[in-house]
Amino acid sequence: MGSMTSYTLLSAAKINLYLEIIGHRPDGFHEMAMVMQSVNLCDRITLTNLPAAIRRLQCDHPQVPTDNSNLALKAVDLLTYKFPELANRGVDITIEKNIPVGAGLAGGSSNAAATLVGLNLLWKLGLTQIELEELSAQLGSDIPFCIRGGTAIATGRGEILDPISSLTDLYVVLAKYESLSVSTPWAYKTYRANFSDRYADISDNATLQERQKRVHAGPMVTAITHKDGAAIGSHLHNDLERVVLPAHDKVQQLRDYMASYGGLGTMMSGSGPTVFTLTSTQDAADEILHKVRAALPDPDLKLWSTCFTATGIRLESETKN
Ligand SMILES: C[C@](O)(CO)[C@H](O)COP(=O)(O)OP(=O)(O)OC[C@H]1O[C@@H](n2ccc(N)nc2=O)[C@H](O)[C@@H]1O
Ligand SMILES: Nc1ncnc2c1ncn2[C@@H]1O[C@H](COP(=O)(O)OP(=O)(O)OP(=O)(O)O)[C@@H](O)[C@H]1O
Repeated sequence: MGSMTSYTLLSAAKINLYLEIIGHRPDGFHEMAMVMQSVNLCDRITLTNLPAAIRRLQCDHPQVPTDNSNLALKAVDLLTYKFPELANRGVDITIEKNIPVGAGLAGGSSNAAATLVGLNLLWKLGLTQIELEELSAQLGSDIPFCIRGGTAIATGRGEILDPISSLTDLYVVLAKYESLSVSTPWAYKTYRANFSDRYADISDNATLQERQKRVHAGPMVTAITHKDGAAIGSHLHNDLERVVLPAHDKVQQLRDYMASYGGLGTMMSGSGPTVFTLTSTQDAADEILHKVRAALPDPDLKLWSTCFTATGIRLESETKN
């Protein structure tokens, strides 16, 4: 048998510090103005070369599909479609899930990002990070950011990334009811049905200037540039809270509790239902976690205390057998 090579990568979750829905696009998606941030809650993905053209996946989380609908396998398919000469390559993928599923933390997207970065190494494709990011946008709007990591401004569907100084010295408490998930298409559809008066339809060729006129992210971007944690906390914004919070009283209640414990700011991430609180120290994050736990002793409520990170995908180890 030939030699087997494995790469193990860590794929980070993201939170949205700012999420504004600018308008509806002709392709059915929404035009966005977002600020994305990687947080140090990671899945572990191991990719191992297989001698035959077999692609298989296992995951320790029962809610994650292991068939071709898994975003990691979709990433393999996308690479093979793009480079037909890869059709005879095989790979075994193992996902150790730590990021909650359907949480608004881009868990599946970050797994797809890790798969693209890992296969580029395993199959020696020589693609640049920018090429990987561009390719990944075909698979999902959040994936280019998951590859880039750190702190970034995201526009278009979320796939156009502008760099901004990366934040690292901030801490975050994440809270999610395990049994509650929110579907991203549902969140956008419901927003469109109820709040489309808040935006005007935007054509594909609208200039950047036209788009920017509708954006209110300025104060958040300034706060990040100044690395001003208090200002970042006070300018958190997420339009999707308007649809998710009224639909889930428990999440609204969780948000209210978390906001009352003196962190820098509290908000729902992405399409939810994860709620996060920012703090300036690890101790403050741990303290808030314990207060939430004491106020809401429901075993279905899962809590994490973690920090901002400048890396989206990290190579943990390489093994040759
Ligand atoms: C909510 C966020 O996580 C915030 O970062 C993202 O906007 C969602 O990103 P994602 O999960 O990668 O989304 P995709 O897989 O590209 O799209 C899922 C669905 O969300 C809706 N969608 C997504 C992105 C966008 N800009 N407009 C949309 O309307 C569409 O209904 C789409 O069918
Ligand atoms: N590798 C994967 N990990 C988790 N979920 C996956 C994966 N591949 C496909 N899925 C499917 O995608 C759905 C959404 O999962 P995910 O955890 O990525 O949601 P999310 O955090 O809300 O994503 P986003 O923030 O990007 O909208 C899951 O319910 C699951 O059926």
